[in-house]
Amino acid sequence: MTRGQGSTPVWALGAMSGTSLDGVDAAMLLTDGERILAFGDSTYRPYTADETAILRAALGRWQEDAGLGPALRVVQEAHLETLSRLAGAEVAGFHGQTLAHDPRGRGTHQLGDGAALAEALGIPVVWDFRSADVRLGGEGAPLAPFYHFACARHIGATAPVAFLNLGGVGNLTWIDPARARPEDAGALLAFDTGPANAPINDLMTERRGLPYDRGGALAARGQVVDGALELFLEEGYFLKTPPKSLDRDDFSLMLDLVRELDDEDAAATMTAMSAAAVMRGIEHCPVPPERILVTGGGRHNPVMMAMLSAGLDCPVEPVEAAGLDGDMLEAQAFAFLAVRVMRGLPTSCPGTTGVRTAVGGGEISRPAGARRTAT
Ligand SMILES: Nc1ncnc2c1ncn2[C@@H]1O[C@H](COP(=O)(O)OP(=O)(O)OP(=O)(O)O)[C@@H](O)[C@H]1O
Ligand SMILES: CC(=O)N[C@H]1[C@@H]2OC[C@@H](O2)[C@@H](O)[C@@H]1O[C@H](C)C(=O)O
Repeated sequence: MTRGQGSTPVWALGAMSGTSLDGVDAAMLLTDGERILAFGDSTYRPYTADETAILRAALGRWQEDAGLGPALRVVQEAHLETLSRLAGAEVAGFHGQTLAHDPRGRGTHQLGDGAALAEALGIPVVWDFRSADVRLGGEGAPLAPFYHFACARHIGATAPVAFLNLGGVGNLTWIDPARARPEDAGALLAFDTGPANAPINDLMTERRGLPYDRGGALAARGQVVDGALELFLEEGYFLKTPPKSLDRDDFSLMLDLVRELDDEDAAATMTAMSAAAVMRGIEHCPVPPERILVTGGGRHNPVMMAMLSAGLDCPVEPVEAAGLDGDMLEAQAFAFLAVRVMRGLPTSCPGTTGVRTAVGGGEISRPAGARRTAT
């Protein structure tokens, strides 16, 4: 699978463990790095409560920091177990666990050892997808947009559409599917919209001892408190023009803004804040999208989805409405990006991360005995 070999599709495996720290998603994809040819099997392995606690304690730590051994063991064992369930891939894309993200400062840190994973799996592993982009002046995130572009083409979109991921953090990709390639000028605009579920999860843990507001049940019983919402929207992040990206806990202020509210009103107001951040984000799109396809866990929250539908002028639907799998889209994205890296194709561009020119991130590690010249 080298640059000169044309566009023969390969089965690739992708793994993602997001900012919610809930577990590892893994999915197979048949792709040439430009088109989606087929979706394959997928699997999910939740982190145990102990594993999540170990990872949570490591948040904010950098590559050079001491004491990362236990967290690294969690990431390696969970990924090996998850990826080993899916056989037949020629290459794997391994995102790793983001512990810290400060692209204008110390950089970005996805915990994980792709070389060790390549040895254990016996196939090449592409990893450390974000560092090269950050080194070249980009945000290093979001990276799913190149895959969103392929998804838009795959579903036959002809007018601009947007993909919205409501994970721990929210991110939006606006796509003009008429452009030939994702790196072409005007094809993509992408950025993190703001917090999505992470602060709501923190509220639920703090006040109710629960991991998240299942079905938006608590928020549904509360009232949105206007003053708090307005203060939230004054945050400088919303005034910045994209591309822009966030760390998981950049919006810890959200919890402070609802500190005096009862649990129901706090949940409703935080859910409205996450939705309002998306609405602000949509204002940055070059032209309004024809539809917004929602991926990530937030699409299961009917309160958040209703707030988005009420506040936006186009249909807001789960990606399943277009035949895609919203639980596995990010894992598929890293399978897709792995093939792009193997083929020497770019994975980010000025419209997605603000990097000066299109760049291919990602390090390739091959298992011993299978080493060839990297492309
Ligand atoms: N049924 C549900 N009702 C309400 N919220 C839900 C539901 N299912 C999932 N969620 C929310 O979605 C979150 C998980 O979303 P997801 O798996 O997309 O996050 P992630 O991939 O870890 O984050 P990121 O994309 O920021 O890296 C949960 O922590 C929870 O807040
Ligand atoms: C630094 C980092 O891990 N960022 C994640 C996070 O989770 C959502 C949002 O913030 C997005 O920017 C990114 O993940 C997705 C997969 C991306 O890169 O497209």
